[in-house]
Amino acid sequence: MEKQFKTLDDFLGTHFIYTYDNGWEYEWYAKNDHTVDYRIHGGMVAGRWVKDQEADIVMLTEGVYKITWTEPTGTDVALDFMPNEKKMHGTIFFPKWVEEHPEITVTFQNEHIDVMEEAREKYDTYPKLLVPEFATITYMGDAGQNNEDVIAEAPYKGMTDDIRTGKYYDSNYKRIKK
Ligand SMILES: C=Cc1ccc(O)cc1
Repeated sequence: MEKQFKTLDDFLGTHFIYTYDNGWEYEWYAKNDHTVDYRIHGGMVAGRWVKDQEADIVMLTEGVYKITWTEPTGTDVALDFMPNEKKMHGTIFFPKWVEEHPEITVTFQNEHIDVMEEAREKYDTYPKLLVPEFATITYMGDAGQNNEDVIAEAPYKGMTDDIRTGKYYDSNYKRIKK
């Protein structure tokens, strides 16, 4: 995808894969102007995936986008995308309990919101673990807004390579089911 990003509309509906400088690989989709989906392929909570997370999404200046949200786990996230430079910066504010029990969050969160809410009450929040990192964008796809096929199953080993090599979505950005 070699388009130049200028407006907020250029950004909405875009699907990204990126690797943070600490080696963590994430996949993230700007589903619409207030919703994001994501899958985590590498790092402390690899295997976690989430659909329909409400988020604030704005364009700061031409081609630069800021997304912020707070999760049912108590984790807060701030992402800054500079897609024209194939770069982004993410800051994740993990509650202490996620650092100590990451495995509780490694699931399809949508089916376990009650588990996240119970854990955030039961375990410690502070001190929080701050993870601020730049990342290199390794894939951008024009999935269109509200495409439920973009993030539709758990991450598996080799998935991001399948996506990057064009084996995962068809020409209408629908999942090629295995
Ligand atoms: C905790 C979620 C999360 C999603 C995307 C990203 O780049 C960082 C954190």
